Amino acid sequence: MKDKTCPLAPYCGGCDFVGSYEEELAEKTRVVCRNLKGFGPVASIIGSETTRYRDKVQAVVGYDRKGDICTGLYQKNSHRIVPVKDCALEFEGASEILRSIRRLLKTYKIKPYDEDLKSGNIRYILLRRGHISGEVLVFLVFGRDEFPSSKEFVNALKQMHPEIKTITYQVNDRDDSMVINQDAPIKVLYGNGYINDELCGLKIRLSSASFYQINSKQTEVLYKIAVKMARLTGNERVLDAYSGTGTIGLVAAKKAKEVVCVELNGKAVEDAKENAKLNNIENISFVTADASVYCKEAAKRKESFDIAFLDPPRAGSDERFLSSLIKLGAKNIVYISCNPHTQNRDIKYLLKFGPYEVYGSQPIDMFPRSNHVETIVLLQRETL
Ligand SMILES: C[S@@+](CC[C@H](N)C(=O)[O-])C[C@H]1O[C@@H](n2cnc3c(N)ncnc32)[C@H](O)[C@@H]1O
Repeated sequence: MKDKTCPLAPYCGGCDFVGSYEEELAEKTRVVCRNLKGFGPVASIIGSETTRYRDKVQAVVGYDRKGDICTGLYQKNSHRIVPVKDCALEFEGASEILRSIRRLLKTYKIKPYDEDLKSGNIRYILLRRGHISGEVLVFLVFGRDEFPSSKEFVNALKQMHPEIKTITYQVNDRDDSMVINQDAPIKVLYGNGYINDELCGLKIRLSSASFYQINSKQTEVLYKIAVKMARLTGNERVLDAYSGTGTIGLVAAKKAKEVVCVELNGKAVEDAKENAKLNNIENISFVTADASVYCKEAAKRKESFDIAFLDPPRAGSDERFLSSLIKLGAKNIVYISCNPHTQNRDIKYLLKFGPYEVYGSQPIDMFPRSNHVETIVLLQRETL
């Protein structure tokens, strides 16, 4: 599909769809149906707002053709930067913050990092906006630990944008394409290192490196449907696997007896614990572990869960996790994924080796203009 509105569409790697949103939803529905309809009914896709929906922005820093500092996105399958002045998907105000940062980089002679020569300073800028609070977190990723005039830079930026409540900094000198180095320390240059927001009536704390959904409005829709599908009555022991900052578990905890969240990223777990405290939720616990290892051990201990939510990354889950999940005996499994291909693979495993059947699937568009689509699938334990 060719763009009718965005002049950068022929070059920019940011959007996979740029034509009519109806066609985009129809294509996403086809992808979901191809992968999941064989298991059970697929409900109509729930569409999203298509502009200014991204509460998270990730910009590469480089030079434009004139040799001026620019921020933007990589061209598809390349490391060539497409300078972007204002992306219509990004939250209102994001482009102004990026423009101020570009100016300050120039003023304080902070240079874009050159991956080949390993020279220069800054590689990426990440922004997160609390959808309800309006608070903004700025996360600066440098290629080398050299930040000229950092104090002056930070003071100037926070004065220009009072909505910025915290500024953090990390050195990522790795050669791979990961924007954040999960193993490298994050230094707080201003504020607490996190921002506050609200989601599904909960107070939420967000820090630099934890996973957080990018489309907050649709996340509320997603979580409400997922928790409804689980059919909680207040008596259940619930597993929230791949739990990030614990948001699904926290929403579910209000309707369950007990929730156990399992997440690999320790920083996300710290946020999750804080989120539970902020909301006075006490029937929830958090484990920092590989979900597969945790579930295998829990099955060995003969533990059981009544309900399981799983929301793995795009690569999906693995057989170690799925085989243990079957042993944990959940009555309902709510499988959330942004990749219908790996979701198909994992569900096939659960149906082949476990006593489950698929009740149905609900696609939700969380990422307009990208070819990603989120789907919630409810699996129920077969009754004899
Ligand atoms: C798609 S996110 C979902 C997070 C959360 N459920 C939410 O809605 O915000 C996937 C999460 O899985 C975590 N993760 C990745 N591999 C993992 C593993 N092997 N075990 C546990 N968590 C893992 C990531 O750190 C990330 O927080």
